[in-house]
Amino acid sequence: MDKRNVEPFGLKLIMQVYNFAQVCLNVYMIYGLSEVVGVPNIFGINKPYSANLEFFCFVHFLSKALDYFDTIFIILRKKYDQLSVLHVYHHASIGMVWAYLLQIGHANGTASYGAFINSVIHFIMYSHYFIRSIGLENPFKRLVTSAQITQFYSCMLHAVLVPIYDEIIPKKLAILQLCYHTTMIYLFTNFYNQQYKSKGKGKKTS
Ligand SMILES: CC(C)(COP(=O)(O)OP(=O)(O)OC[C@H]1O[C@@H](n2cnc3c(N)ncnc32)[C@H](O)[C@@H]1OP(=O)(O)O)[C@@H](O)C(=O)NCCC(=O)NCCSC(=O)CC(=O)O
Repeated sequence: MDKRNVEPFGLKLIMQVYNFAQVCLNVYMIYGLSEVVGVPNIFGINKPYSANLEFFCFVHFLSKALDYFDTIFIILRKKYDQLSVLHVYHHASIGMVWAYLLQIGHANGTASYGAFINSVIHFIMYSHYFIRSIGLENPFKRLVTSAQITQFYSCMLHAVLVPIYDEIIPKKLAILQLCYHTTMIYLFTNFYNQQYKSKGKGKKTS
């Protein structure tokens, strides 16, 4: 047997623990950030800044550093097809976006919606990865990707509504959000089409 194809047992266990820890961490962030969402104001427009929201946006920023373990696992497992443009771009950029918001003091109020919805989606995503890491297939994988894309569209809508209705956060930040999520929708739609629609199903994005 070719030793290079044998998964080190320790790594498999570490990935399972890591994915489970990510699920728990995202539940914690959903709980902490839930203050921003409500009915009918689902985006928390004009939500006053609070120490709680700033703290949880900071936790969310730190979680983006933790997410780098995904990349480390991919490299250690030599699963280079997973090291897509989408993966590298997203992991390299999203931490900087949150660092910038924290630095200018606007990782708060309605901006917390982005952290909230991403925590919900990452709860779903790491539940999926946990299932995969214990060696099971997830029959709902396609729905996981659809949920991720829906998240980006919701952030686009948020970015359109903020300059019109929000009187607290600087309007230029909505432009940043629009640009960022346009790139994410493009990359993820590409991934979706290659993964689920093309003849060669199972292919990865470049
Ligand atoms: C369903 C997806 C979540 C993942 O799809 P994939 O095709 O990449 O992955 P998959 O389900 O087929 O699993 C592939 C392999 O990853 C292993 N695996 C398990 N846990 C992992 C972890 N924490 N990090 C990296 N790999 C992991 C599985 O065991 C499996 O190994 P084996 O193949 O050996 O069995 C998809 O929607 C997606 O996000 N695709 C883009 C790829 C990506 O990098 N996504 C995360 C960052 S983007 C992001 O985070 C955006 C957002 O905010 O939503």
